[in-house]
Amino acid sequence: MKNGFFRGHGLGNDYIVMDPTELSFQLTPSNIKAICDRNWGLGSDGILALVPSKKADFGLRIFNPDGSEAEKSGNGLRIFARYLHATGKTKKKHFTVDTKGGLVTIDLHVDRHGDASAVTVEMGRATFKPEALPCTLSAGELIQQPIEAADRKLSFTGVSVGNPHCVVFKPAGEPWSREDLLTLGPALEHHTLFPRRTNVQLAVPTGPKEISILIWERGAGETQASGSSSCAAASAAVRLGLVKSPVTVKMPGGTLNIEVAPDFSLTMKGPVAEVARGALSPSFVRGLR
Ligand SMILES: N[C@@H](CCC[C@H](N)C(=O)O)C(=O)O
Repeated sequence: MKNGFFRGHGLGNDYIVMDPTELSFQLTPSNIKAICDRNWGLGSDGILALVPSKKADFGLRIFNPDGSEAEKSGNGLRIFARYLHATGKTKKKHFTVDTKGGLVTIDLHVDRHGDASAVTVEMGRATFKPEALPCTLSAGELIQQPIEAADRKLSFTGVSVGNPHCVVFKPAGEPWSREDLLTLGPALEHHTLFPRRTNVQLAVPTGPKEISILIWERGAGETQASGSSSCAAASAAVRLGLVKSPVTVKMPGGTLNIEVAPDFSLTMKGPVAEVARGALSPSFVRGLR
């Protein structure tokens, strides 16, 4: 369909999927911003673009609503997998996807309606090395390093799961507030220690195998859920000895299950929903550049 889109969400983290070969315009940063605008466009936490790949069954580019490009997205991958299945682009239930943050493998769980309503993704390995995020701090690994943000002295654990994450833990029983997220999120995202910015998780252990997180996404701001954030926070919690795998990650939008292997390979399992399919109107497209 010309200028067609598929819209889905993973626990309230919503994405628009597009096939650039069907578009009459380029996915430039300004066009991405216009489409993702919640008042003036379709509104979305980002755009997923199907691209060719020589290494995998499918290639995926991930764009944030501010027009920047992300290396990986956990919810984005589940939504992309559902799109591929729902639109008949694949008949397989097991396939690979090439992202800028590495190759991942997907397993679809098809329900009695024939929908891929849950997806398991082998997300790759977490690393705590500063160069992977990148982070300019000189340390072997970014484990509980000091940082100052919004006039507060904090400790963070830096994790890359293909994309960068800054996880800040409070002790069990001391929950973070939304106000904390709205002040610390942007301050940490744009902190000088992170030259390519970072995603932020305010985390607290809530059980021997459970954590709760609030999420501030690079290029998107506050979101209801994030797959790569869940992977990063679960990895950090296991590395710090706060919880054991498999880790249940609770977020405002719902819960993801993350398995953290001894070598920090990550498996994410969670639900995904389709919301709509349609096409951008010709008059909206004429307003794009
Ligand atoms: N919502 C995503 C993460 C999307 C990318 C992120 N904003 C970045 O810039 O790295 C997820 O579910 O992982």
